[in-house]
Amino acid sequence: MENDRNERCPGGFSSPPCYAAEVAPGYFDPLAVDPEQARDVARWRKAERGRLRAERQALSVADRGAVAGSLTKHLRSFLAARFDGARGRILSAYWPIKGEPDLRPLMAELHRAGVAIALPLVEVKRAPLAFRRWTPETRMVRGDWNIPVPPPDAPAVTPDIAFAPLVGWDDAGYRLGYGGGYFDRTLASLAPRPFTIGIGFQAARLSTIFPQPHDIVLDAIVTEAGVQVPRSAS
Ligand SMILES: Nc1nc2c(c(=O)[nH]1)N(C=O)[C@@H](CNc1ccc(C(=O)N[C@@H](CCC(=O)O)C(=O)O)cc1)CN2
Ligand SMILES: Nc1ncnc2c1ncn2[C@@H]1O[C@H](COP(=O)(O)OP(=O)(O)OP(=O)(O)O)[C@@H](O)[C@H]1O
Repeated sequence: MENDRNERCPGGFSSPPCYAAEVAPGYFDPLAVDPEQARDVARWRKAERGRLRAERQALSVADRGAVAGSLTKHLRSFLAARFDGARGRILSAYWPIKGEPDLRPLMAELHRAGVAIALPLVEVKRAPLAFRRWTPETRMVRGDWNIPVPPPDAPAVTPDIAFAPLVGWDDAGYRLGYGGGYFDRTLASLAPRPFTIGIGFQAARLSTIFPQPHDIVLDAIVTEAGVQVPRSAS
């Protein structure tokens, strides 16, 4: 059992998050969360995602541009202070969709400074994300959910540092994404885990996302207001 689990989840876990999606819907684990409560949280998250995405979409292009500009400054100095600029490291960024802050100029700048930039891809549904190298010359193709991704011949890599775009976030360092569970699955499958930086709007702060057993705390969260390091990570 333990070997089997470690094969599926190379990092090894005190709890088995990689099994979460394989558990039969009718199964009840008395040590896990109350299924009724889990359903309530899922319903609440769905509503909050809708609200936060609509709010973000309603921002003007100028406001969104100003947020991206501030984020870029905070990220540049955070990477300089914490990772000596990240030169020679693999940093996974994201290709902006649905009103996410556009950090593509920063991606190009970091690339020129010798940081290896990668992008995440859904290559297998409900599985961990894959990552492939990106340069300003990369000809993007359409991936899952129509997200532009590097082509299949771009080298697959494992990031040292990962930007995780946020739909919502809380002070404990938890992330709300689009509801696919992709980042949690990915972080659960990587050992060591990349240093993961949540990136989003200050206004997307929630008092809590009601963390569930599969939710993984980010190492830092950066918004236009600055860098916040979760209490437990500082
Ligand atoms: N720009 C960007 N790229 C990214 C991410 C991101 O958040 N932003 N991702 C970060 O992870 C990954 C893609 N995430 C995805 C998350 C959800 C679904 C999806 O199909 N959502 C369903 C609802 C799922 C459910 O509720 O079960 C849908 O909306 O129909 C697809 C991709 C990789 N690339
Ligand atoms: N480590 C994991 N193993 C299996 N399933 C998982 C894991 N992590 C999350 N999931 C599944 O993904 C579903 C969605 O999770 P969650 O609400 O946290 O998504 P999200 O973080 O907002 O999405 P995304 O990262 O794709 O933007 C959960 O109901 C859970 O069943």
